[in-house]
Amino acid sequence: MVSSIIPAAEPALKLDIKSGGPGGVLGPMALSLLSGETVALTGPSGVGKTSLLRIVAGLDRAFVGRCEAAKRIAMVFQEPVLLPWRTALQNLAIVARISEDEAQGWLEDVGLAGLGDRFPGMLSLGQQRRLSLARAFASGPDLLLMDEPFVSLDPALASDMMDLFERLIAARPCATLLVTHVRSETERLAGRTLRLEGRPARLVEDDQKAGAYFQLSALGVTTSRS
Ligand SMILES: Nc1ncnc2c1ncn2[C@@H]1O[C@H](COP(=O)(O)OP(=O)(O)OP(=O)(O)O)[C@@H](O)[C@H]1O
Repeated sequence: MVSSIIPAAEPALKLDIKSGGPGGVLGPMALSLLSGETVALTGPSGVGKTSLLRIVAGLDRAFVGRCEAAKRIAMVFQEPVLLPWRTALQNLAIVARISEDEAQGWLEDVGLAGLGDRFPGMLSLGQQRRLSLARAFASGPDLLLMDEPFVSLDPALASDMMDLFERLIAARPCATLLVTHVRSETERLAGRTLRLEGRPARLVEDDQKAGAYFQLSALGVTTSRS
């Protein structure tokens, strides 16, 4: 029996699955995320981290179990998924459903002032990542899912991006599930770190930083299909 302390506040995510992902790559696992906490998710390549994010995001419904997630979810992918035929300003305004004035404010806030009329292909990877992060926060998410958002950046740029993330989340707290392979990112950004391992994959606690709200169990299996 795995003991757990149930968070007092309503979680932004309550996941309790028996199996899921391509070929049933994910095994029984349960996970809760509280509003305002950042949880890192690590594990070897191919173990199922992205598959888990896809279930949480509602992009993959072919799993056995239950996933209750906050309504407002934003995703930040490895590659900034921007609309190539829209300007930076339009990418913000259209996708986050904000006015162009608000979008202009966001561009300034994330260091992209003056670049609003550029198309994504005219921005550097770092600038595209800033835009992608701004867009995610501008949509006012309760739950933010990030899939290796700082990968392939040089260390200084990755650090700048983490500065930006810390500033944005301090101003607009939400629950965040951050997939990363980089320990310095987990140590800097996450309150606790979980690791996916094995096949089918299980969630295990990765380090000693687990807080009082840690809730993880391989016992929480349900039979309903979401
Ligand atoms: N569309 C797909 N069709 C079939 N199998 C897939 C598909 N996408 C992923 N897989 C397989 O599912 C498994 C889990 O993939 P997933 O992308 O979730 O792993 P990951 O932990 O995110 O890996 P990485 O760290 O390399 O991004 C892998 O074995 C992968 O080959």
